[in-house]
Amino acid sequence: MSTPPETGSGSKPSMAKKAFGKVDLDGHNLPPSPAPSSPSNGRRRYALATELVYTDSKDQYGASSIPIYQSATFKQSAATGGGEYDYTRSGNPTRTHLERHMAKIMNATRALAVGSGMGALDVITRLLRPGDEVVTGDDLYGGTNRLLTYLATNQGIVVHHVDTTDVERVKEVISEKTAMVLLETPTNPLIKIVDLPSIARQAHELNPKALVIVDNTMLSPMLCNPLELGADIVYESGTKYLSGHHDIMAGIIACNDPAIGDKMYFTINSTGCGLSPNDSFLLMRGVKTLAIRMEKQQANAQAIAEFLESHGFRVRYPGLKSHPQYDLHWSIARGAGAVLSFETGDAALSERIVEAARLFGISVSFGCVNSLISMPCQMSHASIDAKTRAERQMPEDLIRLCVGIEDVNDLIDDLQRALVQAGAVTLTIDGFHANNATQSSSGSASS
Ligand SMILES: Cc1ncc(COP(=O)(O)O)c(C=O)c1O
Ligand SMILES: N[C@@H](CCSC[C@H](N)C(=O)O)C(=O)O
Repeated sequence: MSTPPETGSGSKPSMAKKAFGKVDLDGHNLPPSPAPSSPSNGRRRYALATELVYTDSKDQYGASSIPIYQSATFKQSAATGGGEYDYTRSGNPTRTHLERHMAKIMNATRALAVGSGMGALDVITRLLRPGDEVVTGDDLYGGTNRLLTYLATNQGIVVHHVDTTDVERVKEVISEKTAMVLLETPTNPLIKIVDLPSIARQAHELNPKALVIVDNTMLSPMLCNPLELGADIVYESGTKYLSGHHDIMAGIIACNDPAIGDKMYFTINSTGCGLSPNDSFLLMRGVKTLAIRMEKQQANAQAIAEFLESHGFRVRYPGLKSHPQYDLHWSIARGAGAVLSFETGDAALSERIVEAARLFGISVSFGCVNSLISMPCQMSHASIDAKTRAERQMPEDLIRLCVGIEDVNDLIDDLQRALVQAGAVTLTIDGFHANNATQSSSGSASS
């Protein structure tokens, strides 16, 4: 791992240094550090559903919802500064409120809010230096794969893509050059489960300097706390479950090491990727309903997964006992989430199903109140070239469903109608029968 950028002997102590007492690596003022995650003010910790809605921050007027401080600058009382904030790129009260709330929810001492999930990964990977190695999965969100490919091509980072469901294989590629082990679970879109605690433990044993990074977008803090399972940094696309309405782009990063937190804050202030006040407000509002949304989305997803499985489809969903890593998933997560994928045996048939659905909108993304349907190879993962997709055994006929909060019977009816219309199942007097093309060829979600 790299060391922090040098402050440089020639760097001038800024006036703001006096104002805040605490400066970043560039001599600029740091906004106040977020409050520790476990409430340090003596109150007991409530259940997560309660903590999501509860905030104990004291607004000057007692506003029960954090105001949007829609201001780029903040007036100072003296030429030497003195205000808590000076410029929104460096810090903004609405963003700080959100960051403190997310640190509490994610059991971290520090959380940082940026403009997207990919922005979060960009901030994290700027901790890397040329020659560093990253060990990561062979089933990754397409955008993550694209950013890692960019770093490998342009920044001298060596990236190893391995099957992260195989702990022994991960161990084989970890070396003294490994700076990061980057994991997703369940993987997007093949819904493979990764043994986070084992990999984190092995990675730290083999190379104590290696940082274990977890993309928790597919589960959210409602279902999994990677920092408690050995991760050093966790990040999420706030575009998904956290905000829940597909009305903003956002990214959240959380960690417990103050030095790492300061380095990442330095990048955010330097590059200007901090979340805007308006989006911070919307994310704060969205996260309050995470528990209730997730409960309904999961219940719907479970019913839909069972419906599809009963029609003979090969369904990938960790809520199904048939998932080959069912026990592993439930040892690290508190729920199955609301993303599932299934195969039809024929990409053209899959296209017809996707286009016949009405309630399930054809769209990328997930974690939203609306149900979505997509073909990952053509959509969310199209940035992975066809050859690599084939090498990584990503089925071209894969359909991904991202289940929302609608009435489950309406969703099942919609899917059933789409399957019939596309010719995937036949309706007879005895009920629905899957046509041959829909039958699972291998029957195992991890093969
Ligand atoms: C698992 C996962 N991680 C990260 C991202 C990136 O998030 P964003 O779209 O907010 O940049 C996405 C989707 O975009 C995702 O599916
Ligand atoms: N055109 C976008 C695709 C975004 S995919 C969003 C989400 N992570 C998903 O899995 O659906 C791009 O190129 O990034």
